[in-house]
Amino acid sequence: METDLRLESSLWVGNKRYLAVLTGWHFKWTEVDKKNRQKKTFSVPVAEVVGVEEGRVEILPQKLVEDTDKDFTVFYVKRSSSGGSYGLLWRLGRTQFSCPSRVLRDQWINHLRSALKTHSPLRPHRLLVFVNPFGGKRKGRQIYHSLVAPLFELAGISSHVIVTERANQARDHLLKKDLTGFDGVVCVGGDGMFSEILHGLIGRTQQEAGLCENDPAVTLQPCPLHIGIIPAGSTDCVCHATVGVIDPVTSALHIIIGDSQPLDVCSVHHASALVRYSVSLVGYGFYGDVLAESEKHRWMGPLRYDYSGTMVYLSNRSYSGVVQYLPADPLLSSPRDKTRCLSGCSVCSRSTEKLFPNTSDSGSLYSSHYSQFSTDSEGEWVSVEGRFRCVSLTCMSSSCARSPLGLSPSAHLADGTGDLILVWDTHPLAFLKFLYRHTSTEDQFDLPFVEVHRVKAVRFSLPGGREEEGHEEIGGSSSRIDEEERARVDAVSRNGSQQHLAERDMRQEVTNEQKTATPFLCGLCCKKAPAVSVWNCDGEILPFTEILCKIHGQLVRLYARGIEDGAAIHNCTVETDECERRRVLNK
Ligand SMILES: Nc1ncnc2c1ncn2[C@@H]1O[C@H](COP(=O)(O)OP(=O)(O)OP(=O)(O)O)[C@@H](O)[C@H]1O
Ligand SMILES: CCCCCCCCCCCCC/C=C/[C@@H](O)[C@H](CO)NC(=O)CCCCC
Ligand SMILES: [Ca+2]
Repeated sequence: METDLRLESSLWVGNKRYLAVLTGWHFKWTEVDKKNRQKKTFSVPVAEVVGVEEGRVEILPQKLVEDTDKDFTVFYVKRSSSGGSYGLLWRLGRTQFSCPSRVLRDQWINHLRSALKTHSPLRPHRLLVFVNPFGGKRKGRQIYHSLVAPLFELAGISSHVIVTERANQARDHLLKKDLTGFDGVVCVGGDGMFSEILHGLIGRTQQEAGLCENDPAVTLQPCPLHIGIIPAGSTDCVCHATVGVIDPVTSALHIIIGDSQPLDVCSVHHASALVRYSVSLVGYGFYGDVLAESEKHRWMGPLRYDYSGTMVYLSNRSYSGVVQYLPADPLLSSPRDKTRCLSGCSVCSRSTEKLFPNTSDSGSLYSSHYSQFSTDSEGEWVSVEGRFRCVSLTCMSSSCARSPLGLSPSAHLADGTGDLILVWDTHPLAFLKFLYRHTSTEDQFDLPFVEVHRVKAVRFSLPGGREEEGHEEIGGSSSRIDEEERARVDAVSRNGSQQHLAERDMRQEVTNEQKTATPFLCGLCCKKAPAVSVWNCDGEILPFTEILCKIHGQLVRLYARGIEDGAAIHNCTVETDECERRRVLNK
C-alpha cells in the first residue's frame, strides 16, 4: 500500500524549486537551489494534512480560489507555542504548490487524498454539533460560525448544527433521536455542555447494549461515537486537561484529523441507582460549597467562581465523613510519581491492554469482561473517618486556567483509575497554602494534612450512618446535629432529587441567616456552619450526600490526543537535523 502512494517530483512554491516526496506517512518538500544543493526541508505527517484543494486557495479571512490548472494547495496542522499553557496551539498551515503540468498536479492531489484516507481512518465525515449559546461569555455561536465551521467545510465534513434552546436538550437528543450516519458529536460550550453529551452518549450506548447503568458492578459498554469539544465555557476543564490549551481552532483541528483519546469516566451511585457520570471532579466540602455559592451568582459569568471561592474560603468550613476507597495497583503508577500523562502516555497504553485484553486495538472493539470492581475485591477497601476541608475524586488531572497542572497533576486520562484527594481539617492559612499551590508548580500533596490515593472506587458516608438512619452523633465526637439538620439530611436520603431542592432551600436559609455576620466571622465563631456539604460533580450539585463512585476505564473517546509536550515534540513543519534527532529520541 505504502509504495503505491509514493510520489516524488519537482514542485514550485513561489519562485523557489522544491523536491517534493510523498512517502507512506509523510509529505516532505526540500528547497533545491540553482546548483542542485538541498536546503530547508518542510515535513508534514500525512495524518495531519487537513485538506488538498485544486488551484491557489485561501480560506482566511474568507475562501478565495484562483482556479489555475497547474496549482494545488495543501492545508495542514502547524504547531506553535501556547505562551502560558503547557500544550501546543495548532493553527492551519497552507502551502500553494505549482506543477509543471496538469497531469502531475492531478497525480499529486489524488495521491495525497488517498494517503489521507489510508492514514487517518478515524477522520469524521459527518458530525452532530450542539452549540450552547449561553455558555461562558455567551460566544458559542460566534466561535462556531467564525472559527470552526470554515475549517470543517475545508476538510469536507458535513455538520448538522443544533443551537440549544434549553438545558439538557443535547442529552435528550442523544438519548432518543436517530444517530445513524454520524461519526461523532461535537459540543460548543463548557464542561456542563460536555457533561450533557457524556450522559446522552453513555446512556444511549448502554440502552442499546441492554446494560443496567444503576449497577456499579456492571462493565459498561464504551461509546462508539467520538466526542469533540470546542471550548466556549467558563472553566473548560475537560478540554484543558485533554488538549492542554483552551483554543477553538486547536480543538477543531484535532476533530478534523480524527484524533482519538480514550477517557476514564466515574459513575456516581446512591442507594443502588446511578446518579451521574463524571470525568473531572467529584468533590465534597470546599468545591461543593464553591459550586453551591456560585450558582447564586451566575450573572457574574466565569468570575462567579473567584467570588464564591473567596466567600467559601472565608467561611472556613470543614465536614465530618467516612471515606472508603479501593486502591489501584501501586505497581502501575502513583499520584505522587511526578510524571505527567502526555500524548502517547505509556501508563495509559499499558492500561489499555489490561482493560481490553482480547483486542489488538483497544478502542475499536468493546468486548471487555475485565471488571475492576467485584465482590472479590471487597476485602481491599480502606476506610478513614474524620473532618475534612474537602474530599475530591478526579479521573484526570482536571487542569484549567486557574490551575495549570490541575487537581492531581500526575493523574492519567485513560488508566482506569482516579485520584482521591483527602484534605483533613486544618488551620485556615494552611488550607490557603494548599489552594494556592494549585496555581503554581509547587506540590499541593506535600503537606501534612493532605493525602492522595490512586483508586478504582470510593464510598462516602456520614459518620454513624447519619444519612441513612438519622443518627445524631457526628463522627463519634461529642457534637450533635440539631433537629433541623437531621430532618434535612433524612429528607435528602429518603426522597432524592426532589428533596434536594428542599435541601438547598434550607441551606439557603442558613446562608441568609449568616448574612448578618461577615462570612469570615461565621467561620471563626458565631454561627453554626452546616454539618453537611454538597457534592460537586463536574459542576453540577448532586442531590445526595452518601455516594459510591466507580471508575470505568476508557468509557468514552474524544477527538484529542492528550497534552503534547512542547519540549519533546519537535514536529514544527520546518525539518532540521534536530527534528530527526528528537523524533528518534521520542520513539
Ligand atoms: N440553551 C440553553 N439554555 C440554558 N441552559 C443551557 C442551554 N444549553 C445548554 N445549557 C446548560 O448550560 C449549562 C452551562 O453550560 P456550559 O457548560 O456550556 O457553560 P459554563 O457553565 O459557562 O462553562 P463550564 O461548565 O466550563 O464552567 C450546561 O449545564 C447546559 O446543560
Ligand atoms: C489563593 C488562590 C486560590 C486559588 C484556588 C485555585 C484552586 C483551583 C482548582 C481548580 C479545580 C478545577 C476543578 C474542575 C472542576 C470542573 O469539573 C467544574 C466544571 O467546570 N468546575 C467547577 O466546579 C468550578 C469550581 C471551581 C473551583 C475553584
Ligand atoms: Ca484516570
